[in-house]
Amino acid sequence: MTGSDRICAALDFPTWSAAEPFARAVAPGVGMLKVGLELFVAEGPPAVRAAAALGRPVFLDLKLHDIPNTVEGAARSAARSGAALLTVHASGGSDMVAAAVRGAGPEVKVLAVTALTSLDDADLDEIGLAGPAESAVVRLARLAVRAGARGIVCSPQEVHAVRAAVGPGVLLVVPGVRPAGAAKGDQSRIATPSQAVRAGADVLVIGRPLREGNDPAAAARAIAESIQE
Ligand SMILES: O=C(O)c1cc(=O)[nH]c(=O)n1[C@@H]1O[C@H](COP(=O)(O)O)[C@@H](O)[C@H]1O
Repeated sequence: MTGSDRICAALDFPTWSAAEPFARAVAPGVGMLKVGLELFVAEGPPAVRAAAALGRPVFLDLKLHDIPNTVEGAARSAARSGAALLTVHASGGSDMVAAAVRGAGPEVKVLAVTALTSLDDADLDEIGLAGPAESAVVRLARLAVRAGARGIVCSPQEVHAVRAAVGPGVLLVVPGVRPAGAAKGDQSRIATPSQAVRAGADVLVIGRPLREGNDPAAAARAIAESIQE
């Protein structure tokens, strides 16, 4: 895998017309494009199709979390959009993750989000996921993989432990990635791209560090070079 193959660029924009120039600029230098809640709520499946037309697999990040029957239906609808990957929250439980896998069908990889990278140990404690983060994340990752998830979303700080727990065949997708010196924003559990890859990340989800400069393609190139093996 080249460095650029490992980068997933987050299209966190309010409309497709706002996202398109960025998506076109970064697509040749990344392995995947992510349509998340902001864009999907505004534009729906056409945004997934427009992103896929740029020639990269699309990760539809809906972080589904509801009763199993509802999630199964939502995953079935999401699969019709042409997305290659779809997120659900592992904390929805085994039956919910299994329902998402059924709904998504064989063409769409269900990824389970463990504990959001914006949460620190105190936040996790407050929502009842008593820390340290790593133990909650590993527990949720195991549950999700047992229920059929083909990938796990976790922070770079837990990726090593998650890899040890779930083995080599599971795709580890890692947001909360900040090149040295980049603003942390609302992220808590962060590391640099090269630290994340060395710890075992397969894919790095990167948004603001690519979007905030005036040359997203150059930003993607610099990150790709920093993780080239
Ligand atoms: O599922 C995700 O992609 C995700 C999970 C998570 O725990 N944390 C997280 O930041 N993300 C997403 O990853 C992207 C990170 O964006 P930046 O913080 O701007 O690099 C956003 O699109 C988030 O929605």
